[in-house]
Amino acid sequence: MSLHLEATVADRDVDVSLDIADGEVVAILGPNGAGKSTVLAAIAGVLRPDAGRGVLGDDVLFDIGAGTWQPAYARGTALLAQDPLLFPHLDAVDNVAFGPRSAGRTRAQSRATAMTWLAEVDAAELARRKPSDLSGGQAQRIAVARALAAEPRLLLLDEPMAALDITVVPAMRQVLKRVLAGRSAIIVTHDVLDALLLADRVVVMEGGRIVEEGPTKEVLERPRSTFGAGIAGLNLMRGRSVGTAVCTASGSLVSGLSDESLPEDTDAVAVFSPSAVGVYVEPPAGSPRNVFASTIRELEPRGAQVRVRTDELSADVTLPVVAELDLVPGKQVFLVVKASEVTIYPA
Ligand SMILES: Nc1ncnc2c1ncn2[C@@H]1O[C@H](COP(=O)(O)OP(=O)(O)OP(=O)(O)O)[C@@H](O)[C@H]1O
Repeated sequence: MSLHLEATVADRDVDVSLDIADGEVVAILGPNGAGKSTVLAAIAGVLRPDAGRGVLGDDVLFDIGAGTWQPAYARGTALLAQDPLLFPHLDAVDNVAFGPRSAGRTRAQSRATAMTWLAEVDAAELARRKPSDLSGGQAQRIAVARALAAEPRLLLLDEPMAALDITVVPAMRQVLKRVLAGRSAIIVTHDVLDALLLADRVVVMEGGRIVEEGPTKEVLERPRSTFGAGIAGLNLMRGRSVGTAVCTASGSLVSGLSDESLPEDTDAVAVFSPSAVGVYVEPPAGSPRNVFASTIRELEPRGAQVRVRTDELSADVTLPVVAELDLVPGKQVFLVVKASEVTIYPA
């Protein structure tokens, strides 16, 4: 079911406008404190925004201006968090049967529905187990079944795999992929793989605002936000367009190639891969290339390569280069990238 949301939560400095199409799975990515969980809480009805409205299908979930507020239980949304929050005294099948039972089904009908959903999440054999006898991954699968058994019109998943042992995450991802197909759902995640495998579209939040959104593949290929570039493993420099270059706020001019028309003096980004960046300890003389004086913040081993991070940029170099140039945190270096390696497009 489609969702239209506008919500302002003043004391958390969150202000968003978001639309989800019927049957669409949207991933919300963003750094800690960006406001991702706040958005889910506003939709689920566990947090009252200061302003805005939410409409699910034709149903007004809330309209603060008009004084409309549907309580959480009446919204037809299901919120699944990191913690499965199963009822400890009920076994798995009764946990899952809880939704249908509350909706007025008979005990037998509710159990039959619950068994169907348990099978759907590969947990039929766990039906008689109490939550205390389940592993984290098993409990989370039961929680997914419980959420689905309530037949939500919109499923809200808040980092559903964050608390799981890394070894069970791939299986859980497969279960989610299967049950999310064709559903309207929002998944908050830190893992770009979830966005790639589970979502049709990704929304990136930073500082309580949506800073970019689009098909996941497109955002990863052509990020427009710093966070988007970070998850795509790319460098991004933001500024104003000057010909086929970007002039940053600090006055650096980044030359590149532009494959779409770029109006003069508009917001633009210059994006390039860390593997295209060379590291020098002396400024390269007479070079037509982009040169940025920077200080090394950290060195991160990545297989045969080492990622050299400065405040703004990253460069991938080999181990012998690190040794030869004596690269250490705090050292002043010059990062160099050819214009032909830099893509420039509107921000
Ligand atoms: N219960 C709360 N009371 C007051 N402020 C809160 C509360 N929960 C979160 N905040 C604040 O609201 C802002 C958004 O937080 P939110 O939890 O929505 O972000 P998030 O993107 O989900 O972060 P994370 O990835 O760390 O879960 C942050 O500034 C946070 O400190």
